[in-house]
Amino acid sequence: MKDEQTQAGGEVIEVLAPAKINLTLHVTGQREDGYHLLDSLVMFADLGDRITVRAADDTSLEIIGPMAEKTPHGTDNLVLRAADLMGVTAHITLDKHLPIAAGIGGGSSDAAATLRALSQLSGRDIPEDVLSLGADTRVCCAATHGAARMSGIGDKVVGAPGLPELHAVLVNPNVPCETARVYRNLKNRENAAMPDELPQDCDAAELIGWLTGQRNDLQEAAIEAEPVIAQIFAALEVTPGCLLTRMSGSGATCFGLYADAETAASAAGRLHQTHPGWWVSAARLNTPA
Ligand SMILES: C[C@](O)(CO)[C@H](O)COP(=O)(O)OP(=O)(O)OC[C@H]1O[C@@H](n2ccc(N)nc2=O)[C@H](O)[C@@H]1O
Ligand SMILES: Nc1ncnc2c1ncn2[C@@H]1O[C@H](COP(=O)(O)OP(=O)(O)OP(=O)(O)O)[C@@H](O)[C@H]1O
Repeated sequence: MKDEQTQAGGEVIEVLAPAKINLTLHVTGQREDGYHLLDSLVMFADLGDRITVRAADDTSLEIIGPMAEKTPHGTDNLVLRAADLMGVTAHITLDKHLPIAAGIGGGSSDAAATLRALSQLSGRDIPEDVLSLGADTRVCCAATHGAARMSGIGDKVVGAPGLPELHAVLVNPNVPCETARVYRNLKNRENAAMPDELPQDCDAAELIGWLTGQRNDLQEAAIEAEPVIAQIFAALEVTPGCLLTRMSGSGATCFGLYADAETAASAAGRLHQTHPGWWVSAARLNTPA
């Protein structure tokens, strides 16, 4: 979503920093520096954080929203690091809705959205190398495509056109799951990549059928780190109409896929009731930001 408005204080640009969902995450090797080689099909959701920027002489960051308290406010916030990388000063507001350290790219998506917003504000191009902001930043810069295939350590990204919209329920236990720890826990680092050709021009049922044969290779290691993830799978699997369950990224967020928005909404409602302490959200996937 891109909203541009002009207010008394100058141009205001607001962009969505959508949740990043790894529909697949195959770990295919490890580099000498310890980083893992990946092959992942990523889709972006119609929900996330919101970044608003307005030109200013110095950069400042205001964080609001339901997850504001849990978000780092210092110079380590990826929004400020992204502004620094762009070399553009602005007053930035981060409206934080996504859970932190959740496997759905919160910080990386905020960083990518900040780059997009500041690029619109200043007319400057987004730098080619954004990996210093985290391995997921590059794929999050492709959120405007709706879907992308990511490989290398996250540095190789190509759009994945011709895929349908999917209806999902995202569930996070409100327990942070540290990415480095999950990668460290991995037992097998040499797994098969996805097929060279992704499905093309298929419907949701065909795509979900294909996804069933793919994997998230971090799942087992994440469950070892945070056993509550196994409870999320169990809760999702018994929701009526659930066609597939999987973890996103390094967890702990897991998702279920459903045939339509109504079935997903009713599954989300049921999970809200049975697990009031969890973050639960119905979402459409493959929605260009
Ligand atoms: C799990 C994923 O979210 C899948 O999209 C990403 O691979 C992680 O992306 P990210 O959170 O942006 O990762 P970074 O912040 O760059 O790295 C966090 C830690 O994850 C590990 N890491 C990350 C990416 C990668 N390809 N191999 C790794 O081993 C490294 O130990 C690193 O210290
Ligand atoms: N804007 C931000 N939002 C959330 N976390 C941030 C932000 N800036 C920095 N961080 C730091 O980044 C760490 C990872 O949080 P994030 O929400 O990006 O994880 P994640 O969803 O697991 O990411 P990924 O899916 O890319 O691995 C947190 O521990 C937090 O301290």
